[in-house]
Amino acid sequence: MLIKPHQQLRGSLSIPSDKSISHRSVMFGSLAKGETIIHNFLMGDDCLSTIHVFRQLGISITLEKDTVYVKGKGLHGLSAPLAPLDCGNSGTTVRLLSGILSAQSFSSTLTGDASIQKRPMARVITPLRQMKATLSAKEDRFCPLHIEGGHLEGIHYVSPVASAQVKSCILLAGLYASSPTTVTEPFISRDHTERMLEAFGAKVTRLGTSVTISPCEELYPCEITVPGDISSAAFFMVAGLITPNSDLTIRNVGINPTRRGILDVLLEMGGDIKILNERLVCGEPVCDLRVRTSSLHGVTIEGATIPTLIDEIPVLAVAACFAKGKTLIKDASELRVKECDRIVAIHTELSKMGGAVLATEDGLIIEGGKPLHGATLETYHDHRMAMALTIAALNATSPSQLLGEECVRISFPNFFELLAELS
Ligand SMILES: O=C(O)C1=C[C@@H](OP(=O)(O)O)[C@@H](O)[C@H](O)C1
Ligand SMILES: C=C(OP(=O)(O)O)C(=O)O
Repeated sequence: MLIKPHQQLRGSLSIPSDKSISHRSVMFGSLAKGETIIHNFLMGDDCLSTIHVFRQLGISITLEKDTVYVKGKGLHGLSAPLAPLDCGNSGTTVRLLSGILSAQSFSSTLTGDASIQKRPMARVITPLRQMKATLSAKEDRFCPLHIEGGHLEGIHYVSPVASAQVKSCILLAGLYASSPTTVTEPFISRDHTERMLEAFGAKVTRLGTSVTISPCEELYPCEITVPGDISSAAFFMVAGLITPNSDLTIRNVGINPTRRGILDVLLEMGGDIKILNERLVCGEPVCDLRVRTSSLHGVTIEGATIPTLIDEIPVLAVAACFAKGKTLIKDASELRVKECDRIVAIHTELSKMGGAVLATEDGLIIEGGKPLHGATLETYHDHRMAMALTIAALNATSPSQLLGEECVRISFPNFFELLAELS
């Protein structure tokens, strides 16, 4: 795809629905007894993988425009799949499912595309084995992941990583355990599982960075409206800030405190962003954002902030290239185990454009203010890289060629159409 530099982005847009919340709504709906109705579901490839897998597990799921009807069969209502469960490109699907499937009365195999088969699974295998689950994996750490379902015991797991996927996997297994299960994280990761499981009737208690779940008899169906995804909004937030003469209103953005790091950091960088119409949608805080062209300055991002903006770091690195001074990103080694090694990908591609970007073991150092020029850019089949590089290319001094842009359909199928409408 050829991307030519743009002069301005103006108008208003609704961004796609939240990927994390969409996944969980299908999963928990399948485990509840009765019909769960999900409005504004994200029809991106990752969430469609979750639907596909639950259909393989015997759940009837129907789609009507952006509404999904899930006929849940209860905590013990899933049936043995006839083939391996293909989770596509979705780490969330594999890891959350591994917790649920460890407690079933049948065996199953989880797998996915080439990228999924390289992502670390020891992080869920280790705690699930402590709960007495029986699992095996390629080299004991990669998909395909084979699970012999059975009886589980509650544990207190102190996780070495702040990962909502690890936490959610253990909490979901904990629904079925013979005693309460606690997960303690180094920093709080996104809490959609805790919020939504409570709405479905589970007993969840939180203390500091710990969450405890009680064994559960039954989950009750819900009607859910999924808010817009701040991780998708981030591309337009940065685009609006760095593209000259821009004025964008981004409607229906989820600003859950465990997800809004990108908003707070862009404000700290000097971004002109107004938070409008704050409201609650299905227990999740939501707002509209008005974003105008701004002069940004560099910042340091580390520690507890990292899990609140982990998926937004590729586009934050683009913002940093257009900011005055140095931006330091530390404690973000998790970026190395996403759809690709995002530290290598950001460093390689932004350097090709003339950006002053250094990769460190656990992050990036970016000296902003050097104009970016066009280049032939690789997406690494990573949706977030494709969209972040598009925003960089729009603001380069010459056209760029983006290779493999179709991966945006993982989380943001109409990304290029929306961008074209605003330019
Ligand atoms: O739980 C979730 O929905 C997610 C958690 C994060 O991953 P980790 O749990 O690996 O940090 C995030 O990067 C991913 O896009 C979605
Ligand atoms: C890392 C991501 O998702 P997942 O882990 O579900 O593949 C992402 O969407 O950036």
